[in-house]
Amino acid sequence: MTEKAKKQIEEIYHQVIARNPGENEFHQAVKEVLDSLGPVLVKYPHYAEHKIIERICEPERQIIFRVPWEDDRGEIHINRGFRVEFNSALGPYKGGLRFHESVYLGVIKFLGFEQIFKNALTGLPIGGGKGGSDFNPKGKSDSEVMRFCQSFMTELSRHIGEKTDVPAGDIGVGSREIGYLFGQYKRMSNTYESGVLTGKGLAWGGSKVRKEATGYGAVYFVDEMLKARNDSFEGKTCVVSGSGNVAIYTIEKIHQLGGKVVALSDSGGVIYHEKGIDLDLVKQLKEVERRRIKDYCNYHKDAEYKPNGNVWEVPCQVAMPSATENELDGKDAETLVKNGCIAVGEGANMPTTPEGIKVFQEARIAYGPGKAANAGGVATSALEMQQNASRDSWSFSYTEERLHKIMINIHRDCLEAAQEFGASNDYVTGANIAGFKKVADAMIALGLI
Ligand SMILES: NC(=O)C1=CN([C@@H]2O[C@H](COP(=O)(O)OP(=O)(O)OC[C@H]3O[C@@H](n4cnc5c(N)ncnc54)[C@H](OP(=O)(O)O)[C@@H]3O)[C@@H](O)[C@H]2O)C=CC1
Ligand SMILES: O=C(O)CCC(=O)C(=O)O
Repeated sequence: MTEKAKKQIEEIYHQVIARNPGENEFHQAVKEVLDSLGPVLVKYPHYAEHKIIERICEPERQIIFRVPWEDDRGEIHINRGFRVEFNSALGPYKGGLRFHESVYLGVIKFLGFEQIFKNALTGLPIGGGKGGSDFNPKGKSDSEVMRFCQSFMTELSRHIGEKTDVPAGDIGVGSREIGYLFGQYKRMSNTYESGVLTGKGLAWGGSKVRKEATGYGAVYFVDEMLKARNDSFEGKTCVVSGSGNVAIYTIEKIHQLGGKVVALSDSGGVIYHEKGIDLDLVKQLKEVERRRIKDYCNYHKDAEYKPNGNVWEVPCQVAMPSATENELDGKDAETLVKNGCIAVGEGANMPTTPEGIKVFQEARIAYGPGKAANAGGVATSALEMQQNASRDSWSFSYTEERLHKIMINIHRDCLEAAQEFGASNDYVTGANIAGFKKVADAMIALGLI
């Protein structure tokens, strides 16, 4: 990289920090992308002339709103709602909604920023956005969750539409929440606009495979990384963090491909089950009964529960972080590498800290960053939009085949972009550059908007 490009990138990063104070997760996500882009500015100086990076780092629109709702005892609560419409150069804003107590603007902006490049990598016509609230659905009754969702959508409905902005799920937002949100949108708009939300139930406009897509896609991505090294999942011992939507379907696909998952977690602790995780039980506990993962041991006496345990201390060959951001730090990465881990695929968004990424890169293990590895979820959302637009419903096998091909293509595009810029087998550089170039070229073509 030239000194000039280095200076340009540093200046942009300092501006981002100054303009977005206190938004640490957003700064982290921006830095990771900018660190890859120096050589791109050298080879393609017109991106700097058009101030593409500066424009990409500034959301097109940020919406923050009050969400008042009443609990079952009649007490009133006030939460904060967010929707950051980051970039629509490639299509309508697309990205999930997160309901979790840790949500604030910096979290939504990091997620929305990642979504721009991830969505570009899918090759489908979707822009990037993200939203959510500091509402915590855990422990709330269905009626409370419904009232919250109705209040949230009452405001959000002014800003979304199948051609404008299409939200979906993320942490704390699954098919129950999408149902309540869709119901309120339908009621307010007096239209059955199926394409306004994705992750819908199969009986009312949802797509087969969307529920499974993020986890399945992440495993397909790791499978491609392993194949590139003449290896496979067959016989591999694996560890998956979390026990939500992404974790469950990551485990399912690993088991289908011949691997064995021996540990998973939730925010309370870690389950270790040497003979392999019983996924039917996890689905029953988490998807149906909404219970804590420690209850797994009530049914399997040979499994072990470690309260506040660290899932990355369990020896494995493949690790798939599938819970939340910054859940795997430098020390965890060192532990994984020391214990023989050869591949890491991120189902979660930005789960590995910059120090952790450095450890994986220096050890030259196969490391698939979230914006590439977990893109199968949003890609299948785009397939759901296609089905809604054509009033169609595809079979499970056809939809899964489409997902699989998309993940193979993303893997190839990352490798090719990395190769073009002299960073062979570096999926971080490859994903950042391949995603960036697609968006940047579209932004230039659309003029200064
Ligand atoms: N759903 C999707 O399609 C996609 C999701 N992602 C990303 O995947 C990750 C998981 O999402 P998803 O499975 O949908 O969410 P879920 O709400 O279904 O599950 C989240 C899981 O992660 C755990 N978790 C969440 N926050 C924390 C925390 N702060 N500390 C420890 N554990 C935590 C939860 O445990 P507990 O229940 O105890 O809180 C739960 O087991 C997120 O990073 C999300 O952004 C990425 C692409 C698409
Ligand atoms: O399916 C979607 O639109 C959202 C998926 C998502 O939130 C993500 O990729 O992080």
